[in-house]
Amino acid sequence: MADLDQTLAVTLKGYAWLPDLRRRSGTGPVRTRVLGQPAVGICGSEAARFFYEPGHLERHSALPGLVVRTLFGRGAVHTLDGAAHRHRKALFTALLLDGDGAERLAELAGQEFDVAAARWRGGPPVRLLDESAQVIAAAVARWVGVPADDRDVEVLARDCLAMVDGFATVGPRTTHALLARARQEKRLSTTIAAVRDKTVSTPAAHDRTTRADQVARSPLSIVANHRDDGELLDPRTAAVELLNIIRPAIAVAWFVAFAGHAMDMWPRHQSRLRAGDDEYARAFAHEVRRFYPFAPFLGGRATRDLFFRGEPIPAGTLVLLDVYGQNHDPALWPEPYVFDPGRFVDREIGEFDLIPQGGGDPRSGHRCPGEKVTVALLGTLAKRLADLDHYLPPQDTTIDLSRIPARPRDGITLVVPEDRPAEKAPAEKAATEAPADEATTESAPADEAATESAPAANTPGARRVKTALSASRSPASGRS
Ligand code: HEM
Repeated sequence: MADLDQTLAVTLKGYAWLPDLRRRSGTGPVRTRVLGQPAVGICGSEAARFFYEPGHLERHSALPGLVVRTLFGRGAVHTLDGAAHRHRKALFTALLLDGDGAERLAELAGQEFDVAAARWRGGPPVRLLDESAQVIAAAVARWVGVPADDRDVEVLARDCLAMVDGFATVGPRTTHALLARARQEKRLSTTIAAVRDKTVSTPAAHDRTTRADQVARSPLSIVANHRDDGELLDPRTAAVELLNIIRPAIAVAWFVAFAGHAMDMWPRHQSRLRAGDDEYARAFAHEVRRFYPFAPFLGGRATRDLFFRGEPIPAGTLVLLDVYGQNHDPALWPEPYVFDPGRFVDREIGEFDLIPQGGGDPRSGHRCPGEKVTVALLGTLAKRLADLDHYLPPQDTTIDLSRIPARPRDGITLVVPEDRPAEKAPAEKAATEAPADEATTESAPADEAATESAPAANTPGARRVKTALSASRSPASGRS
């Protein structure tokens, strides 16, 4: 089976595809075919080290054109190799890893959340996924320095969600993604050109807290003036890279929706977040990134004949690193289907262990440079959400793992009542909030043991999640 082309199976099985294939083929690398090409699937810390070893793999020929056109943009850092990648990557690491950019962006997002929460209070139900995208879009536009009124922020949030939602499918979601990208690239290239001509003043007009001397150092102006090998980027490529900061920051809304799902499933984590411990918020953010599905796997092409665990990988083979499988590998994460932020309290995380955003050194390799931003944003917004009195009305919270990117089906719809209800114990809260309908029973844990297991209550929706989660168990576990 594995030597038949598996492209269709990927689209049908989603996150479970590669873990399932690996389990059926026993331990070690699994040989397969995708997109008409020979491929090998690997998983685990040793595999991640192999995947990120300098000189082993190249990216420019490995990324499917559709992913580049929807998610990353043409000429993006993701598609570069060697010296070209190093030069471009320096732009991102300077903006996202050095200095206090991540903390500042998270602070702005916290402010925007408070403004939005005041609007939600006493109003109709809101979708956490969409609303947190708006919150982050408003914050990231201020932080980056892109001129944006309320309407621009709304469109930016929607477009960035569409680009992420449409990267792994063919159909209407792809069309939305392509249109959204075209609109934002056009708008941002005009802004880049205006910054270079000094005809736009940024960001002072939109951020009362920004002093004039900070304008020159805004991420917008840094991207606009970045040079690769002494040459300014053409405005379109500069816009692509600006979007490669803005879009994934807004994509953190997916994790915020998952955080809402986790708090609903296991309310005691909400209580702990409320207690106000920053270390716990950070651990919670790591566990959301590990437990919930986002990137299913990563791909690179072997630049020469290689060996992994004694198995030959001929030059030109696609190498697929099983991200979802590794994040649920019991060799790394005991009881991987238990949502337990405690596993990250006081724990050093190995460079190749937790890989929802890639592995290795983000400065030299392709690892995501936005992890600091992701953890800061998610920790801040999860804590804000935990502090917000709200409840989930009847809805479908199912997470279908055959859909990439997966998300709670109704985006986690919240009601924020006008009056602050009296404090309730977590168990009571779950019982009170869980209506009798099938989908929401998934979020009504009956006892402590049930609350600590994967989304596996006795509902068809939850069973579907459970089936997919079970199907994805690592062969290394010795369990099925
Ligand atoms: C929702 C949260 C995020 C997820 C799941 C995520 C995931 C990833 C993954 C899987 C990669 C590819 C790693 C590889 O190819 O080896 C990546 C790369 C990248 N990410 Fe993120 N990311 C997130 C947030 C962010 C944020 C907040 C930013 C910036 C503000 C960002 C900017 C980038 C960039 C620029 C790259 C390309 C790196 C390179 O090719 O060298 N990401 N991300």
